[in-house]
Amino acid sequence: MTDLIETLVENREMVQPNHANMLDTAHGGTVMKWMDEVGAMSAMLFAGETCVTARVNRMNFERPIHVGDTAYITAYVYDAGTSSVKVRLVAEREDLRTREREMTTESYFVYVAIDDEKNPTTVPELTADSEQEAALREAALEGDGDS
Ligand SMILES: CCCCCCCCCCCCCCCC(=O)SCCNC(=O)CCNC(=O)[C@H](O)C(C)(C)COP(=O)(O)OP(=O)(O)OC[C@H]1O[C@@H](n2cnc3c(N)ncnc32)[C@H](O)[C@@H]1OP(=O)(O)O
Repeated sequence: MTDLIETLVENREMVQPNHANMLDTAHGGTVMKWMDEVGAMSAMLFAGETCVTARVNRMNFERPIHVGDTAYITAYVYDAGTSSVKVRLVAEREDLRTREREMTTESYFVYVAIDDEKNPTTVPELTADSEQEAALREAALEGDGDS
């Protein structure tokens, strides 16, 4: 068993000119890559195995992230099957000078745990017993569109 809270990963990326599109905001593909990496770390903390990305659901770019801001990315596992792991991902734009953050991007990734032969392998059960964990799980299940 793995507690949901043990899978929580928060990471910052500084948005620099080499990450930008012609609008001086972070390129969507770059934001997606950062989210994929943070999500994979969360999935692997949960599974205790290498995890590969199998699916990206509901990738919503609601606001841009400007050059000079940081992208603050949060990931946690909210559901799991036999070998599949569902991770909620949220990116926020953050002004480090004021610490103000605003949600920009949300998505739901599915990873699959694989063994040394690169075949799917079983993952532990997810537990979400605390009030905080239950709230995080509920928010993800409401948002992922599968429920
Ligand atoms: C790479 C690791 C680096 C490690 C270093 C650590 C550093 C950490 C940070 C770095 C982070 C990098 C982050 C980037 C991570 C990539 O870039 S990974 C590269 C991109 N992804 C790939 O190349 C994956 C390609 N696909 C595959 O290899 C195979 O399709 C898979 C995903 C292993 C599945 O194999 P399969 O034999 O088709 O699986 P199958 O038996 O049919 O189903 C197994 C399970 O997968 C689920 N599944 C299969 N396909 C799908 C799908 N498309 N959608 C949803 N679920 C699916 C099934 O529902 C089933 O679920 P369970 O019932 O077991 O829960």
